[in-house]
Amino acid sequence: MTTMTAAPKGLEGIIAANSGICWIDGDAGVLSYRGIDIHELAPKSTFEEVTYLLWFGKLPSKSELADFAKSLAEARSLPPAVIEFLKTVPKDATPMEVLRTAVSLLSMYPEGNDPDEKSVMHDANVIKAFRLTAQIAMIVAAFDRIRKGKPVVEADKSLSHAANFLWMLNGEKPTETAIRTFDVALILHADHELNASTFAARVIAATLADMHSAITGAIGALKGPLHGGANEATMRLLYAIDKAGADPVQYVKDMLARKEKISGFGHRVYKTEDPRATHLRKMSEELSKSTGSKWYGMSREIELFIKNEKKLNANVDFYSASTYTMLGIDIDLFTPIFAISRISGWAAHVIEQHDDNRLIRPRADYIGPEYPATYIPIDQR
Ligand SMILES: CC(=O)SCCNC(=O)CCNC(=O)[C@H](O)C(C)(C)COP(=O)(O)OP(=O)(O)OC[C@H]1O[C@@H](n2cnc3c(N)ncnc32)[C@H](O)[C@@H]1OP(=O)(O)O
Ligand SMILES: O=C([O-])CC(=O)C(=O)O
Repeated sequence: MTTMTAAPKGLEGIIAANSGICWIDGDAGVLSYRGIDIHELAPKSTFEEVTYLLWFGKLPSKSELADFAKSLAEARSLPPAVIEFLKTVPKDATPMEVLRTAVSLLSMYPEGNDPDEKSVMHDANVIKAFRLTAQIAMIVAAFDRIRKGKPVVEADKSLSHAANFLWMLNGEKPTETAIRTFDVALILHADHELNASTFAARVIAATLADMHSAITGAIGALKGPLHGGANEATMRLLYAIDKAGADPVQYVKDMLARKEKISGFGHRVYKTEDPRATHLRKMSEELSKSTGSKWYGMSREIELFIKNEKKLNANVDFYSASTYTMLGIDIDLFTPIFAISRISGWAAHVIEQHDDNRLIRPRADYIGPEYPATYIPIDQR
């Protein structure tokens, strides 16, 4: 029996694809989309511009950006069957479960300009990318309204992607601070190379399954607390500390003593500060100054302690938790919001995979019973 070289657990350090979308230097704490540093993009760009960059591989001209933003806004429509579905889900359904199922449902309701919903051709994929990017944000906002017994707010096609989401969520015009904070959060979460959900999307796409299948799978992968679900888990931790009236440092110290992980810390690739956390920390701090909220201060105390004690850095999920809370967003919408942004990266990766496809099918290092094992008939066992 031949055995193979053992794979590193969790495929750590394995190069599993060629990609021209996102480059990360985990030791230096560098993240770039199509070579452009996230520290350039976060303060200067918009979600629309970054999505254009991810999908088309270059920065748009003024007119290209205007056309792109218009097409994205025009894609703001949901099939009535999806709205019906949002109205009939079980009372305790979570927004992330609802989003996953609604995206799957969307594949059965193609709209006007897509000739073939199952096509994996480049142009069909780009049309689907526009639609899914517009629709994922709408689904999250519409479901939140429905579960709160409020009417669904019509999309406003004159607003940016970030502003329209806040508008559809709250039914009131968002402040400039809220729009910009949310837009920057969307920029920061847009892509991250072969993270678990993107890898899942590429594996699905590589079977020549359609984009909706790949994105449905990606949402399932994002949901877990080791990945996108960590932003929600971080806020639950902050609430638990607050509810207990505990000292934040002592609380996490006790967790570490019980060998529990602290959500929002650590990263498979970054060995230094996650560059996205730098921006989210700053936004959380600024919001805490204007709102007088305690969440930034509590987060900072925990961060300094964990850094000192465990040499672990805050990741993208740590300060997004307090930032979203200070924007008045419900905790179980945090991971769906991650998906609202990450759809741009997922779509870019599905397009890249389909454009130059080969089935992704690795091997396992077999560690089971020695071959040939004996088959014992059932009446002799
Ligand atoms: C968008 C994103 O997906 S960002 C990541 C979001 N996830 C989280 O924030 C969850 C908390 N963090 C973690 O679980 C991990 O750091 C991960 C999943 C992000 C990375 O995992 P891996 O690279 O597999 O590292 P692994 O889990 O093996 O940890 C290595 C060591 O650091 C410790 N460690 C890592 N993260 C943490 C943490 N958040 N709290 C406490 N200890 C930690 C582990 O216990 C382990 O210690 P040991 O060697 O003594 O057993
Ligand atoms: O890259 C990863 O493993 C996780 C991550 O930070 C992301 O998906 O944004």
